[in-house]
Amino acid sequence: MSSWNRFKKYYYQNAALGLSLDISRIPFPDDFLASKEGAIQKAFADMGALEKGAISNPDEQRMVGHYWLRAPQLAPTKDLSNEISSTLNSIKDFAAKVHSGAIKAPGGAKFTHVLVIGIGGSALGPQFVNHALGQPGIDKMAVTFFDNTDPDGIDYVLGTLSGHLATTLAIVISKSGGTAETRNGQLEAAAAFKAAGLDYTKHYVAVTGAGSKLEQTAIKENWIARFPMWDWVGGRTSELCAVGLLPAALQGLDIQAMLDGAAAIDVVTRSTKTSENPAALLALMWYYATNGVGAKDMVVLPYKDRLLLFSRYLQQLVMESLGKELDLNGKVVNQGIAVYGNKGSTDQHAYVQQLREGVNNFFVTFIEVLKDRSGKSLEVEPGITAGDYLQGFYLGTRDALSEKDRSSVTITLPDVSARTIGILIGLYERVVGFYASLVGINAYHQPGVEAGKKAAGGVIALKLKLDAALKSAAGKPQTAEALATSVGGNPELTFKILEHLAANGSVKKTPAANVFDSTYSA
Ligand SMILES: O=P(O)(O)OC[C@H]1O[C@](O)(CO)[C@@H](O)[C@@H]1O
Repeated sequence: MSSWNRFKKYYYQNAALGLSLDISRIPFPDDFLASKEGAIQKAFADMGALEKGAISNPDEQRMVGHYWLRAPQLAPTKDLSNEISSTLNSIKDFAAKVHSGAIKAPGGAKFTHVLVIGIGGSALGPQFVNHALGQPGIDKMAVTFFDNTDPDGIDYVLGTLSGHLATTLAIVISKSGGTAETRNGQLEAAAAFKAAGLDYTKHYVAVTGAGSKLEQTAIKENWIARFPMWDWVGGRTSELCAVGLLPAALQGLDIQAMLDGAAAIDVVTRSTKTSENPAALLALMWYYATNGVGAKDMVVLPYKDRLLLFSRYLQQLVMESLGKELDLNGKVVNQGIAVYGNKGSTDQHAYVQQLREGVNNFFVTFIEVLKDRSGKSLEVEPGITAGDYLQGFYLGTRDALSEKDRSSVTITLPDVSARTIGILIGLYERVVGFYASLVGINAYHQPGVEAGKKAAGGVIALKLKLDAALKSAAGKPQTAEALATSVGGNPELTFKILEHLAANGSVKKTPAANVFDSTYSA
């Protein structure tokens, strides 16, 4: 079959959504879709049960309800429907009051800036949407983020808020309410408010789960407002609950259009007719391209600057959902699909060299956006605009990769708008769910992230022991090994901690010819 005929055969377009999907450049044989029909029907059934409120996250014994956020009437109980709707109303109401000045900064001025403090799913969606849809200088409020526990990163963001803290609203977002990085950001921001002579509690809002530590603090300190985060919404699928909607509404973005876009793609991706279901087609392409075992990585290449952060957002959505040691039967499978990417054509001048000529261990997801900009474009050459070049580079790169048997899919969108961002989010949430069914894993838990958190706790405990040992040694210089022995700690960790303390002036290091003979004292 010619590539044009194959393109026509496998081109999916939904004119009402403005969404197209080209899967023709994944080299699956013509009988592949039929051979997986039973498996994808099972995925549809799993998804149907999930949407009806089944315990689809068995390890945590939780329902998985992110699809109800944009269709509250589909939630399994009236109480849940009401809670979703009333939370949405209170988000809109809160944002309107902040914009009008009915809720204002303690000095009496309107709030002008938003500082979001969160990490992982409590930051990636809001950051993606902020960058995709924001119009700096025009937005109702400027939104910035603390998404780490890096002191210098915190100072950088505080620097951008310099002179604006008095009118900054800080939203602390944490589903669990116990995430260390977020707690640290909360304390660092509070210290910055205090240093500026401001009462931070009059600037703080919480988005968190009922009964969490964060909620308790917000209640005790009487923060301005609290919004719920439900246990049936996972962090990586939380963009369309208060986590993402509150910052977006404050920024002045059309959150209803985002919800409507997600609701519209949900309707389409509930179809049990595979050829009419773009999420099913994509999940099947992931399966084919990766052999159902993550054999290839997913390179996400949007040809649109506004979608720059989509690959980071997808990285968590896909890798935290699919990267699992065990399948649902407890068998070791070490599943997952690695995701990375940035944007085209920028990446053509970076890593695309390897994509075409190096190891063939990936498939590309191109995202094409038809609308170049609002308004007319300059001709950079007679009859040619910068946008023509952007499309040329996308089509050229796609062909250059195909020539070398590098697989790709393309998603085409009419524009980057609140509605199409909702469509993208909804589309990929469902692809991940279908793919998880195809490979038989729980997409909705993340047991693997606990190990690192636990180990970090051990490092903090060891640091405190070392502080005490250095103090009681009253200035006596000691090697890392000697100090490790004295506190019963791991010598390598001790060495690393001491080097960090020395670099920050908290201990005195006396270097030696052999680095491990260096000594440290209080
Ligand atoms: O919203 P929380 O509870 O602070 O969690 C932040 C992120 O941390 C994780 O739990 C992983 O550690 C993610 O799943 C989550 O999005």
